[in-house]
Amino acid sequence: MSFTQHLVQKYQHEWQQTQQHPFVQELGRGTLDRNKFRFYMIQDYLYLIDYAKLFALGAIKAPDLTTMSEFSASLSNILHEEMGIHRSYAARFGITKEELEQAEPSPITLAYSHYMLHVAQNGGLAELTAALLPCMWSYWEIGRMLKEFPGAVDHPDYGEWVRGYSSDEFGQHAQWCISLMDQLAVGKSESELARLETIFLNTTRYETLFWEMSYQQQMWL
Ligand SMILES: Cc1ncc(CN)c(N)n1
Repeated sequence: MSFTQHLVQKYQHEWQQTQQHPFVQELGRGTLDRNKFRFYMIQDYLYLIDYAKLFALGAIKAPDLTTMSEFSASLSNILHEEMGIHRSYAARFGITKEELEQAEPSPITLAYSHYMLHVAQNGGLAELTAALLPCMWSYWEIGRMLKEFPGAVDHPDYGEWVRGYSSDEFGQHAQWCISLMDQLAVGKSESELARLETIFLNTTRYETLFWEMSYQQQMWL
């Protein structure tokens, strides 16, 4: 069994929680409150600014030009395609680019993005990849799951989101990330693998917390 298969099997409960969260399910059924989605879009845009930096750090830490190019391609995809979807939603929801970038991050957005950046800056490439893997992989899983919901891809509000995360292009970046994790795990000691597992578990849990934070529109108390 590959390392990544082992991860989703071992943390099946936490992995499923990302897909079964009411925010995700209601998005797929088209019943999600537009204010919750608006809140999510703004927070996710802020999150993506830091998340993109992880890929820049990945290019710096890459051991060869092929890996460096992949990180650079994923970085470009986030800045132009993924954040492009957010900008298009912002326009539809009457939010300007300046408002988007100057919005205040919620406690969970701060905690999640700072945790990822901490791991990426202080660890090696394997730790960095373990931190970003749940973000890429769980969104791809969710995109493919929601694509099967009746009418989800054509929904006037949420269809663009579902099409983006179930697209072949996004899938290729996610698959590359999965195979990179498997390659980097080869030859690692028990204790190194345990550390990667913990990072994967932490960011998987942060994914569910991010859905919950958006569902509840949680800011500071
Ligand atoms: C919180 C979160 N996690 C992951 C993704 C997918 N890149 C995202 N847009 N936002």
